[in-house]
Amino acid sequence: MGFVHFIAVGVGILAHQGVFIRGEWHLRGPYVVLLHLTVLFVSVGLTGNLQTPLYHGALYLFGLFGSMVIYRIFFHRLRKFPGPTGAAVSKLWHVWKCRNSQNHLVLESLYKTYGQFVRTGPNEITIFHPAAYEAMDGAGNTNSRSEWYDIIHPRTSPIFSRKPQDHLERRQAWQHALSSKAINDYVPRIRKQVAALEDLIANAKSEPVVVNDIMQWFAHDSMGEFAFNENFGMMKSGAWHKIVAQQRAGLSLLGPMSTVIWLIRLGFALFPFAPGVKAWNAMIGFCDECMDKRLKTKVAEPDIASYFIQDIKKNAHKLNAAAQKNLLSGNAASVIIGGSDTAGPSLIIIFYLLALHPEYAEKVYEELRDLPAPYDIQTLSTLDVLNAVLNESMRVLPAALTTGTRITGPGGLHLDKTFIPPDTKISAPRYIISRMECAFDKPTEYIPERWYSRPELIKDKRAFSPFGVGRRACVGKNLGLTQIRLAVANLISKYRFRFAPGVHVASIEADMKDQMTAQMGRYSLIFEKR
Ligand code: HEM
Repeated sequence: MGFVHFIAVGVGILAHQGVFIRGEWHLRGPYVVLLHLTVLFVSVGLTGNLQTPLYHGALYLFGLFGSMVIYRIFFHRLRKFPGPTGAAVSKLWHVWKCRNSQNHLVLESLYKTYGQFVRTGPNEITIFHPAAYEAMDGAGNTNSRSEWYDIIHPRTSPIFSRKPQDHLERRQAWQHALSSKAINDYVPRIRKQVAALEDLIANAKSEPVVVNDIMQWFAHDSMGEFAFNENFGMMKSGAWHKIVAQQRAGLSLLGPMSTVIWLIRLGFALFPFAPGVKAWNAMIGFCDECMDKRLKTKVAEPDIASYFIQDIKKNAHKLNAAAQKNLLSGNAASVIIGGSDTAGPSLIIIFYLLALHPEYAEKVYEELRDLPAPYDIQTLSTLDVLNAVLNESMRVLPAALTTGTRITGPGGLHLDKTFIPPDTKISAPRYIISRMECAFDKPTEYIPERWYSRPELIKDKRAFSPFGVGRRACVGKNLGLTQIRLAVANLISKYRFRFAPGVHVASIEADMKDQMTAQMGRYSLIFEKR
């Protein structure tokens, strides 16, 4: 090996130790690739041959990646945390493991093998502990959201804000839009959508209906209605709106790739025509379109978008035109995805678990029988069994299975006797934590009574956090719960339901995909009038 070859390897090592080891690179990936390609092309141009620059390039990469691997395995400050060596070397290990979009199972198996604190990436610890949510987001924490939340950058919203001050400011409009008073204003529209869901089921005349479809139609039609005053009309037509179907296709990209944001951002920039990326872009374009259309419409009753528009007007002096557009667009994406693709999956899960345990549907029915219709939303929120069914369903199968990553603050994070250093990516997967033996008795069993008559079955309530905690908790929780309670109560009061013949019940949960939210295997129910 000659001197030039040593130089090439050395430059690679220097590039890692001097440059790439510092700071965040997920938004600069395309530039890094372009820079390297430019250097290669210029070298080919200058030397007049391809082979030598390619050879030197390979030696440079050997130095770069060799340095990364050695550093991450032997010298990294997280090296003492247990976990697979592949995960310590690169997050690509995780992408490979999630190729079937079942990150919840990958993480469950890591917990069983390595324990409560697992190194799941070069600079990442996954925490399996009932107190994880409080440690991450509870009072006094100094953590921030991880680079994952740059997924729609430069668009933004509270959920996609990483700096605490930005988050605080952007959350205000949402708090007004989703306050108790505002929810009361949306209730007639929620009832209208629940009625459309009932019509859809009545029209099926005891033939099987695909629950995965109808509940997603309900959630998206509803969000269209009270976020943008627009009816997507899926329940009426009994078919997917083309773009909403694409939204699902776009989100499915997150199944294998969600754990590695730089790879997704690179894909967005370099492969815009790849099918998943095209669907993603169509989904974001659709959210923009909904907002653009809404900006040109006058509405009689305020919808969620009204609050976003007011907020932009109020802050027009602080935000330039591009920043205003990015905020409106980010808010639109957050309300469509965050509002619909959580309530829909939660309903799909609840009806699956009730069909498995019909005795609880009957108990809810008993509880509702003497209540006057239409159901009052305050009364529904106080019913023991109905709310216990919701809680237990969200505990056993939370809609947000594994999402939610943070970066530890300047003081790091202390939990039990473990210290996680500052500037480390951390996560706490709900699917595993809400089924931990140390937090719940008979953790994998569906026992709604633990939420009202048998509290002794709950050992550590901190492990239950379907909506998150603290100042970053779900701002749409009350709206989501109101929708879900009304839909569940109205359907149970009118119908008995069971799995349709031919449904392979075991595969509904086994096939569940973790694509930002839980996507259960497809199943059909037969609804029969009481
Ligand atoms: C059953 C339904 C729902 C579930 C299970 C759910 C779950 C969650 C979770 C776990 C978070 C924390 C995410 C994180 O930090 O990464 C969150 C945040 C958020 N959710 Fe929900 N959500 C639901 C319904 C809704 C609805 C209906 C809306 C709006 C209409 C909404 C809007 C938001 C927003 C804006 C945030 C970010 C809050 C912030 O950072 O200040 N969610 N949700």
